[in-house]
Amino acid sequence: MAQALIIKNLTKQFAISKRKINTVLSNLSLEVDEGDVFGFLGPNGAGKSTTIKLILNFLRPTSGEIEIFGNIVGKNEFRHQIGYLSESPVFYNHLTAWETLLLSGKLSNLQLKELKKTIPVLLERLNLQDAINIRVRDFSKGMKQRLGMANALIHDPQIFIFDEPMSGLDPLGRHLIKEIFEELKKRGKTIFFSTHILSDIEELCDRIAVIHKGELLYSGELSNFVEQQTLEEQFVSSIKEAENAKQS
Ligand SMILES: Nc1ncnc2c1ncn2[C@@H]1O[C@H](COP(=O)(O)OP(=O)(O)OP(=O)(O)O)[C@@H](O)[C@H]1O
Repeated sequence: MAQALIIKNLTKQFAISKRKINTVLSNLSLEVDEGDVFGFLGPNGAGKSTTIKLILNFLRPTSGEIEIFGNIVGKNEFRHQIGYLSESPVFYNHLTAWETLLLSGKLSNLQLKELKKTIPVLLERLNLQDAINIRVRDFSKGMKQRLGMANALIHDPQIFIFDEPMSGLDPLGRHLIKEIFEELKKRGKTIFFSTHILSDIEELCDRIAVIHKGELLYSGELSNFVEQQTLEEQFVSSIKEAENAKQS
C-alpha cells in the first residue's frame, strides 16, 4: 500500500519570548496509507492543530519533513491534492453559498461549466440547497461547517485533512459527515482527521495516532490499541502513563 502522508521527525517550536521556547511537537513521525481513514487523537493542547497547520504549510517546521503523495511540503506544490476543513472555517460573509463555492472552484482552476453542475449537487449533499442564495453572514455554525465540507470536496482531491470536522454540528449534521466519510473511503480517498469524539473514531477509523504534549504515544491499527480495554479507557491510561513517565 502506498503512503498518502508521511510525517518524519517533525518538531515545532514557538519562541514565546527572547529566552523562552515552547516545544509544541517533538520528533513526531507517522505514516498514513492511501485509502485510510486515520484518526488523530490527543487531549487539548496536544499539538493536533499545529500538526495540521504544518501539513498544510501554514506553518513551517523547526525540523523534520512532511510528504504528501511523495511531494515534500514547502518544496513542491501540493495543495490541489488536498481537501481541507478547519475547526472553524472562515468565509467572506457577504458571499452566498453559491458564490463561496464558485470562488473556491475558480481558485482550484475548475471550469464554470463544470462548477454549474457540481455546486448544486454538493449543496444538496450537504443539505444546504435552500441556502444557495443566502449570505454566509446569515449561516448558523453548523451550516458554516457543512459549507466548509462542500468547500473541501469541490475539487475532488485525493486526500482530506480535517481539523475536528464534527465541530458545532447537530446529530443530523454529524451523521451526514459520517456518510460522506464512508463515501470518500469507498472511492479510495484518504482522510486524516483530528477529533475529541472517541465514538467517531470507533465508527470511522482504520488506524489512529495518539499524541500528548507533542509526543507520539501510539500509531497503528485501532484494533490493536483497543485490544485490552475500551478506546476511552485505553486513551486515558495512555495519557496517564505518559504523564507519570514525565514526572519520574
Ligand atoms: N503561535 C503559537 N505560539 C505559541 N504557542 C502556540 C502557538 N500555536 C499553538 N501554540 C501552543 O501549542 C500547543 C498545541 O496547540 P494545538 O492548537 O496544536 O493543540 P490541539 O491539540 O489542536 O488542541 P485542541 O484539542 O485544544 O484544539 C498549545 O500549548 C498552544 O498554546
